[in-house]
Amino acid sequence: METLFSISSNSIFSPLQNPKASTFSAPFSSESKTQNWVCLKSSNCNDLKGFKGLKMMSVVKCLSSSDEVGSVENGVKRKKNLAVFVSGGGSNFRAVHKAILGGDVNGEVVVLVTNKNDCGGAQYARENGIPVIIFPNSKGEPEGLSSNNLVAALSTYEVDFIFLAGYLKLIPSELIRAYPNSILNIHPSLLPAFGGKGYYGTKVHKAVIASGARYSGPTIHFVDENYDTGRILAQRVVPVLANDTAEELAARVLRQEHKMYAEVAAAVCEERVIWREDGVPIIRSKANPSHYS
Ligand SMILES: Nc1nc2c(c(=O)[nH]1)N[C@@H](CN(C=O)c1ccc(C(=O)N[C@@H](CCC(=O)O)C(=O)O)cc1)CN2
Ligand SMILES: NCC(=O)N[C@@H]1O[C@H](COP(=O)([O-])[O-])[C@@H](O)[C@H]1O
Repeated sequence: METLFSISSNSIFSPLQNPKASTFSAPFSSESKTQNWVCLKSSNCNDLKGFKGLKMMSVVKCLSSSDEVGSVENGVKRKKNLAVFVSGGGSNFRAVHKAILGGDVNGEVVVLVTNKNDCGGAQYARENGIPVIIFPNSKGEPEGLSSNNLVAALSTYEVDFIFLAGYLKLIPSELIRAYPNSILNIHPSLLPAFGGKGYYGTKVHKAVIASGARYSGPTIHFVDENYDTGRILAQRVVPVLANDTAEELAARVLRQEHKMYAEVAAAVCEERVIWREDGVPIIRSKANPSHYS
């Protein structure tokens, strides 16, 4: 069981449990780096001093250099195993998968989960040799899995993170408990606005236009027990034009979704997501480790 220690300026450690790798950590200190240990810390903790007043947490993992551990194997970061959930065409899934194939995301989509066996996302997965699981079990999909069987199935694929990408069913608490702070969703509005039950697909964009909002854009957030109420990780903004149709706005937002999900997937797989003490997740820039967004 991987334990991620988070530290604040008063060095109070609070464990963040992550059900995956077999790492264990030593208390953070600059002395943590010895011949047997490689201490991986978020860039340079000194960089966090810029966040005065916000006790920043730095995720510190001190890893045995001899065993296969959560994120490092013989000095090379292990690819993260990803499960992607879709219900429709899967353009976000394809965007993340193409970013993986292009070498921009250090991950692998090991399984595709859908509630619609014949959707475009499932067809793309089969064409690319990615196993497809049906969830949940329903009248329309009698071969679908139950929640507990889905958790077991994802465990056999050694899934590290789950990305929801146009998945239209409520993720059950069994899955959320099994993957704490490890399930992300993309929503086509600037949450918390225009989110929640009933807000999906074109319905979202119609509501945005009808509201008179001048800006919209996608949100990627961590998933909790309710629709669209989890911690926001990333957003992008697009203009809403006076004569926009819902379809035109949807297309403008979707283009940003594809770019943003690929960037977030890269950050997740490179362990560049850091949790502030106030519980807000932020992403450390790859290009400039002292920059966060
Ligand atoms: N536990 C969670 N599950 C899911 C979340 C979440 O944040 N927490 N996000 C959704 C995705 N989503 C918005 O981003 C969303 C999807 C669907 C609905 C909705 O109202 N669905 C309808 C059924 C639609 C259908 O079956 O065609 C409903 O529940 O009545 C709202 C928001 C994925 N799961
Ligand atoms: N509330 C959930 C929701 O509306 N999700 C939205 O469904 C679309 C899926 O497109 P895709 O299948 O082509 O990725 C995307 O726009 C995504 O933000």
